[in-house]
Amino acid sequence: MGLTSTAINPIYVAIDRPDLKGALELAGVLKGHVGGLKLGLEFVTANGPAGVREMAAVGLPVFLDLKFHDIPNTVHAAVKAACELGVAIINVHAAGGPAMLAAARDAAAASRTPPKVIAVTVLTSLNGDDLAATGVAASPDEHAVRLALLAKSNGLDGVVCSAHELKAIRTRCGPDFMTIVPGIRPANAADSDQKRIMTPEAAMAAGADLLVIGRPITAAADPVEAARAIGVTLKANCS
Ligand SMILES: O=C(O)c1cc(=O)[nH]c(=O)n1[C@@H]1O[C@H](COP(=O)(O)O)[C@@H](O)[C@H]1O
Repeated sequence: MGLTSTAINPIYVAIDRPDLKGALELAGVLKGHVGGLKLGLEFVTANGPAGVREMAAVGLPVFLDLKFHDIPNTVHAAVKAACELGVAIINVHAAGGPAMLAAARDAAAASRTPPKVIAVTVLTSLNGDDLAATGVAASPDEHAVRLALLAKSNGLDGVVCSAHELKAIRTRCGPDFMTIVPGIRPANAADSDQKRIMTPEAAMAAGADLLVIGRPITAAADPVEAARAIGVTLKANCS
């Protein structure tokens, strides 16, 4: 993948915290140990677009994870605004449907420096019972593949999925369709609210392009050492 070809490793660390000063410090010390930064709802709600720009200035590629899911007109406008922030990747929910996905694609394509537009399939915090509770009878695997095909057919660059669906998505969507994988847990790390998890090395072996890792790094006593250790394990297992 072009985004990772010069990156130190495929780890995008999720900076899920509301304080800009602490986020900048964390990003600064992790630079050199991770390939990118992921900023999501917690950070952006607290710090806004100015905060995103400050984080982008750290010099690592930024994945802006706002998971847009709304009517096509609204998502088109939101993606257009997001594309002004100097980020490498943005995401929307595949469940928003074909017209919304096409609107996101078109808004990004019209921007000066189009980011990758990625569709979230089935959140890694959900299992089959949770999906059923929302009225989806399909298994997480089946549903994630269906949503990945929908994203691909509407011109998106790839998906966010759990590591468990990677092989099926690769088979159906091809080698150039980008896969970004959260729900990453090194052996012995707490699952917390994640239900479809895998170790970093197993997820890479299953075909992930990028790994999103938050608490196993950011909540560690020594985040730099945690990131370094994961990076070393990946290098040993995946090169
Ligand atoms: O789009 C995402 O980044 C995302 C999708 C998903 O299905 N699951 C998921 O955990 N994420 C994000 O990935 C990060 C995972 O963080 P940790 O569980 O702390 O490693 C969080 O910032 C989530 O918002």
